[in-house]
Amino acid sequence: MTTTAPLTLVNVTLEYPDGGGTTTALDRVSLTAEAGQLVALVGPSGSGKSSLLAAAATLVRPTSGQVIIDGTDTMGLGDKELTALRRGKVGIIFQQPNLLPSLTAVEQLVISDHLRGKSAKAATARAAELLDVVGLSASAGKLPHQLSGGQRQRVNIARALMGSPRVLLVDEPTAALDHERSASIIALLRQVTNEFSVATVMVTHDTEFVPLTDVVATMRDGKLTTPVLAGA
Ligand SMILES: Nc1ncnc2c1ncn2[C@@H]1O[C@H](COP(=O)(O)OP(=O)(O)OP(=O)(O)O)[C@@H](O)[C@H]1O
Repeated sequence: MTTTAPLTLVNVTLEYPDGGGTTTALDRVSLTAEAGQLVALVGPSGSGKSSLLAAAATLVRPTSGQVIIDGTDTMGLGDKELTALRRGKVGIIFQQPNLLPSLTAVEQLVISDHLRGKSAKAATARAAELLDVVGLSASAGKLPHQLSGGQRQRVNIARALMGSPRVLLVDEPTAALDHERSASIIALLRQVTNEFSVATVMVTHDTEFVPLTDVVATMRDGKLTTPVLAGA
């Protein structure tokens, strides 16, 4: 199958060993996320949302099906090739911004680019640009404990964008934030999805923010119901 969408899942099934048997976390899930599209992934606890993100991030290998990232079917790739593809194409934003406590905001971003073999000069320029996008230019020199929870999540988002990913995978970005900060984080994800033309899939419990997304995909018992347009 050929596709130009940044992210396509085709009939993805993921089974975990469970005692003598198996638990089916994903049951023939198909999903496409286009460039500039923000997809909300909702559903009850245990329905498979984190498993879908992990499969899309190529952090777990599905039992069957295809995970296609920017036209590359990842199922045939070895571990090294997968790591390279992930570094180049996928940004991952976890619930808790796992920032390094001794590094300033700008250093958190620069160090992530070292792993990609970029020069320190280019990385520093890119980091400054992205901190400006997320509204943190004035806090570039601050350590994580000197930042608010919302600001730490902004650093996390900027860091995920350092490698110019095609796909952004976001797990409950507002879980630790109050209402006002949650709204501004979702608005920022909306903005960067458009500005950088990434395909963003975001797990959320906050259905009130669904109007800011393009598509709502609902998981139930490992199955994805047909994605619908937000507001439809
Ligand atoms: N590493 C694992 N080993 C065995 N079973 C697992 C593993 N990870 C998840 N599961 C099972 O897979 C199913 C889907 O779990 P998953 O974490 O994807 O759900 P979720 O929708 O993200 O839940 P929540 O909203 O509570 O985070 C559940 O039945 C869970 O118990």
